[in-house]
Amino acid sequence: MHMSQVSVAIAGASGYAGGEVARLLLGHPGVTIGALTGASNAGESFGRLQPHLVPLADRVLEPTTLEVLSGHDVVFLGLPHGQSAEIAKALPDSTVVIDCGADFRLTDAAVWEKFYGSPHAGSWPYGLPELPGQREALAGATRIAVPGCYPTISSLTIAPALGAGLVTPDVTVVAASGTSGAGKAAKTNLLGSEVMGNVSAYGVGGVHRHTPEIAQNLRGVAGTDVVVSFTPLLVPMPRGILATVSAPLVDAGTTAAQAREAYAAAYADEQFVHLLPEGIWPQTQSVLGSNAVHLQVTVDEAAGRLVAVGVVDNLAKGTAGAAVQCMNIALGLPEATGLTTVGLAP
Ligand SMILES: NC(=O)C1=CN([C@@H]2O[C@H](COP(=O)(O)OP(=O)(O)OC[C@H]3O[C@@H](n4cnc5c(N)ncnc54)[C@H](OP(=O)(O)O)[C@@H]3O)[C@@H](O)[C@H]2O)C=CC1
Ligand SMILES: CC(=O)N[C@@H](CCC(=O)OP(=O)(O)O)C(=O)O
Repeated sequence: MHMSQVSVAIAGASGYAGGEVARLLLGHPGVTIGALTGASNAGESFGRLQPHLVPLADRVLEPTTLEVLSGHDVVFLGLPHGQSAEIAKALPDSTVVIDCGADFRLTDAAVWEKFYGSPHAGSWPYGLPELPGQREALAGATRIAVPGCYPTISSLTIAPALGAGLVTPDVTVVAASGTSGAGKAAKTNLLGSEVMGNVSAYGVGGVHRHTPEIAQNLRGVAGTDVVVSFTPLLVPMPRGILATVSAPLVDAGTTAAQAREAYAAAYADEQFVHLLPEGIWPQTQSVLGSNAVHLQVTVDEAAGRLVAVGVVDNLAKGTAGAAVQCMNIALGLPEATGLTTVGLAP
């Protein structure tokens, strides 16, 4: 599909994910932003809700109804889990629907029900084009499931090692996230007094709902079931995730240089995935606001493990940036339109 100007609606525009989609689309030359919708804030001035989005300050947040969302070429959904399926089913098949939520990410209904405790809505093409085979499925797609933020960075950080057969399918992920990952609505545990000057673990012991999503992605790369031990940490910063991912080496003689070669080869054609110079380790501030993923990899000889570190902005490439990238692929636009690899420093 090629069009001169694509009309876009954003459901959940008062939230973090929807707000970030709006921020990115304001820099997208091929898009006209139509309806901006929400729930409890419907009727409120957008300039009060998202004051950083100055060009949209005069807009009013509309209710999230089929009537309001209909008539756009593309609809982004930044809604709580479980709210996407009904709206998506009611929208015409020709409308490109891009869901930032989890509803359509998992292919296995039993796994969905175990981790989300609700009936499985189905599965859509998965919006992580840098994984083998995914980009092809996104071209021309009219329904796209944007990955979770932890699965994005965890999967990209270890995929080359699994794909090249350097490690066994037994992956450990420890990932620290900024607080925006929990959404704007989250209040419990996120008040300043409990987050500032504090790091805490949660969802420990394989119970976090992103564990099966990471395993699903890695199974696609390794061609075999992959055991994933995932521990998320909450750290006192607004944005960003740093994931440390390790796995046992198949051959204890594998060198750090060989590991780097595998990563360089895997992402040679990927404009958003950047292997840092040797010895430079990823830091979250370098990817803030950008669609880039920064990676570094080495070998821990004594432990017999490959260790890789990756960073992503959870709201950008971790959600809204991926959503815009996927829209570009679906519509046949240049993949990086409206997106940048330039971060912030200091
Ligand atoms: N934050 C992140 O890093 C990531 C988030 N996501 C996903 O994106 C989605 C949105 O998350 P996030 O932006 O963080 O959440 P927020 O809490 O920041 O925003 C939620 C949005 O949904 C609206 N909303 C709430 N309830 C309803 C409802 N019943 N029907 C319609 N709209 C409703 C809210 O409107 P109002 O404010 O008017 O009440 C608000 O616009 C979630 O599914 C989340 O999993 C995905 C990846 C990462
Ligand atoms: C820090 C924090 O709370 N992060 C969120 C994940 C955010 C995300 O990507 O989630 P979805 O799967 O909901 O889209 C969490 O652990 O639940």
